[in-house]
Amino acid sequence: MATQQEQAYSSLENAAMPLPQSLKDAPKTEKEPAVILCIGMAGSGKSTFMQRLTASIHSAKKTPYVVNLDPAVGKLPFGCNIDIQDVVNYKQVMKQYGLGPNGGIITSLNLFTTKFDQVLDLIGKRSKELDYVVFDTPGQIEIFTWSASGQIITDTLATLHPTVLAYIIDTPRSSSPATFISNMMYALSILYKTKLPMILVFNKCDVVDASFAREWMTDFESFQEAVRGDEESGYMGSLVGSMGLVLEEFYNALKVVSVSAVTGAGMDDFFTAVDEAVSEYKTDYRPAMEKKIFDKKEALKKSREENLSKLMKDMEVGGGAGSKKDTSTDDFYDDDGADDDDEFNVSLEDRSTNSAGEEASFKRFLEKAAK
Ligand SMILES: Nc1nc2c(ncn2[C@@H]2O[C@H](COP(=O)(O)OP(=O)(O)OP(=O)(O)O)[C@@H](O)[C@H]2O)c(=O)[nH]1
Repeated sequence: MATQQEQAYSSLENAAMPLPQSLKDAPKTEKEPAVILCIGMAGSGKSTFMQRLTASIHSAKKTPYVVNLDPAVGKLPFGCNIDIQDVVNYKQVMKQYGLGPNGGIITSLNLFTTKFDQVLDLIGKRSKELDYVVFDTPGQIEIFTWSASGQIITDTLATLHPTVLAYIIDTPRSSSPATFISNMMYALSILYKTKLPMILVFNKCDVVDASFAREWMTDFESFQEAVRGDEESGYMGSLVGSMGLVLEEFYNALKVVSVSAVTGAGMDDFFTAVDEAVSEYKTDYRPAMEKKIFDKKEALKKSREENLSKLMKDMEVGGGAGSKKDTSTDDFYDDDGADDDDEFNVSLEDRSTNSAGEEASFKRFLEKAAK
């Protein structure tokens, strides 16, 4: 039976639309693992949630593939297939580039992202047997709002697999309207930057129930009332109040679940939300992405043809030696898709089959980077 991906391809082909080469080359798997990217502020409970998530996947007799993108997490509380810490030592990055902890983490991720294609290859090799690919990320969520590495990671993953963002929120720390709104603004920026389906995961519900947040998201008056009664908001009150109004439409685009990573409460709801988000990806995101890639390729082709005909004209005018030569675009453009830049040719290894020595691996990485 044809997979969703194959059906999507054939519907494009049936529409007599040439298929973009990059999509033709994408692995067509029987089973498509869903990618879950866990994003959230420092201390929101991402790593604890990852631990709960992988445990729940295993107990449902499904197969996860786990990737850690947080270079500063130290000892991981969950089993992991690919760990950025095996490749980049963020303390040495800080030293080498004269950076503080935040800069060190972001730069480490940027360095790692230069070889993200290897991560995709490792996932691709096992994708037939996988149900979920889950990513832990650093608490520096600006990575996903303005950094290039965040965009490369989300874009490349979403090109190949149904990808869902799980935005983890520290519920007890979001119980004031001002902190709640600032958290929502971050989530909004990430949503609009990536355009991927997003699940708001109100974590730590064993400490504070998230019903207040659901109410604020569905009943504007109740949020306004909370703002009026909140001394912390102070002079910010009117700004926070108007933000609440602006965000109403954004709330409609989200799935909301409350969980406790510690007790495991709410995980069933989370997986239901993931299923819904995957369907949303397939009906909304993937067709839009395929059209975007197609349009980009067409624009590139057009500009190449224009440049070529300009060049041919110039050669004719100048009577250049090659003016009569049959020249195709292939002679001017290296279009074999191969990566000619071998500067950072670092080989990532799947920890489940081989765990590289961190020091040696990082030394290798820096040596290649310095070339
Ligand atoms: N009560 C309770 N505590 C939690 C829950 N989830 C996480 N925590 C606690 O919150 C703290 C932060 O959790 P982490 O999982 O390290 O959070 P993180 O988002 O990965 O933090 P960074 O690595 O700094 O970005 C720890 O003390 C956890 O034990 C939860 O569901 N309930």
